Amino acid sequence: MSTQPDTILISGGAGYIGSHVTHALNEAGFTTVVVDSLVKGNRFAAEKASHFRQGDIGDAAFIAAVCDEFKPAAALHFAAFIEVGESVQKPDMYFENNRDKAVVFFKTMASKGVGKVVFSSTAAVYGEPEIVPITEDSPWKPINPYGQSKLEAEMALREIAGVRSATLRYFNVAGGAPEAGLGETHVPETHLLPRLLLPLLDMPAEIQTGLGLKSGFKVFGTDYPTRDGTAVRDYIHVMDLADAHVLALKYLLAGGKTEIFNLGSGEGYSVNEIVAAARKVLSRPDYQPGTAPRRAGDPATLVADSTKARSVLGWAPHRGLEEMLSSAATWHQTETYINTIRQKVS
Ligand SMILES: O=c1ccn([C@@H]2O[C@H](COP(=O)(O)OP(=O)(O)O[C@H]3O[C@H](CO)[C@H](O)[C@H](O)[C@H]3O)[C@@H](O)[C@H]2O)c(=O)[nH]1
Repeated sequence: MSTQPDTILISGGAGYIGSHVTHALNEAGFTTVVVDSLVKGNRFAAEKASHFRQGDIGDAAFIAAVCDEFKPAAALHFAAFIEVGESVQKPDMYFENNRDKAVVFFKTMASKGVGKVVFSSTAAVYGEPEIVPITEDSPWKPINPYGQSKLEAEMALREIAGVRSATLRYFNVAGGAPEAGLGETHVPETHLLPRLLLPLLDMPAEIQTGLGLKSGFKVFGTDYPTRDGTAVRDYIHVMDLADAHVLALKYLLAGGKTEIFNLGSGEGYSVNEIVAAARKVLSRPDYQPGTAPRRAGDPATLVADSTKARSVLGWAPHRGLEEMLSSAATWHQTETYINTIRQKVS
C-alpha cells in the first residue's frame, strides 16, 4: 500500500481540541483529513482541515472508505463525549461512544494499515489522586464513567496488534486561537474559563441564557483543603497542547514506541486565583463572583507531572494564564462564536 507520509486522519477534528490540533498540523505542513459527525463538532472548525468528511467513527465502512481515499500515515483520535456529569447520568452512552466506537475506529484503521495513533485522553483516568503532581504511573482509578470509558479505550488501543500509540492525558485545557478563527465553543459550557468570562463580556442575553449563565458565574466550593479553599487545577493553553500533539505524531512517525504522556503546565491555580487573573485581564478590579456548594465529583487538587513529555517529546508549554484568558475573551466576542452559539441554543 502506498502511503503519503504527510496525510493525517483526525477524528473529532471539528471539536475544541481537535480543531486547534488540526490548525497546528496544517501549520506544520501536514495534509489534514477531518472526520466528524458534527453531533458535537462545529462546521466552521471542520472547514479548517485540508479535507472534511462527515460521518461517525463507529461506522466501519465510512472509516474504511476515508482510509482508502486518503491513505493516511497516522491518525489522531479526539471524537468523544466529555461531560463528567452527563456520564454519571448516561454511562451507557459514554461507554458506547468513547470506548466501543473508538475500538471500531482503531480496528478499522489497523485493517487498512494505519498503525500509528495519537489518542486524546484525560486526567480523569487518575480519579482522586493520593499524590500530586501526578505522574503517568500514579494509580489509574477513575471515579466517573467518563474517566473509565477513556481508560478502557486507551487499554483497548494498546492491545491492537500492529499499532503503536501515544496516549496524551490532558489536564485543564483553556484558551483559543482567535487569530485563526478558532476557540472553545461548547453547548452546554461546563468549563471554568468560559463560564467566568462570558458573563463579564456583555454578551447578548440569549447566549447567557442558553449557556445557563444568566445568574452569573459561581465558584463551586470554598471549603477544599487548598491554600484558599477553592479547587486547584493545572491549566494548559490549547495551542501548547496542540504543539504536544504535533510532537507526539512526529515521535510515532519516527518509530517511537507506545507511550502515555501527561500534559499540563505543572503549576496549579485555584479557582480564586483564576478569578483574580480574569479581573486583571478584563480590567474589572471590583468583580466579585458568587459562590455555590462543591460540584459533585470534583477533586480538590489536580496537577500534572509532565516530565516525561518534556524529556521524550521535547515538549514545553510557553503560554501562560493571561494568554489563556485573553485569547478566550477575544474568541467569545467573535461573530463566529456568537452566531454558532445562537444557532445551537435557538
Ligand atoms: O462555573 C464553574 C465551573 C467550574 N468551576 C470550578 O473550576 C474548576 C475547573 O472546572 P472545569 O469544569 O473547567 O474543569 P474540570 O477540572 O472539572 O474538568 C476537566 O477534567 C474533566 C475530567 O475530570 C474533563 O476532562 C473536563 O473536560 C476537563 O476540563 C473546578 O474546580 C470547578 O469546580 C467553578 O467554580 N465554577
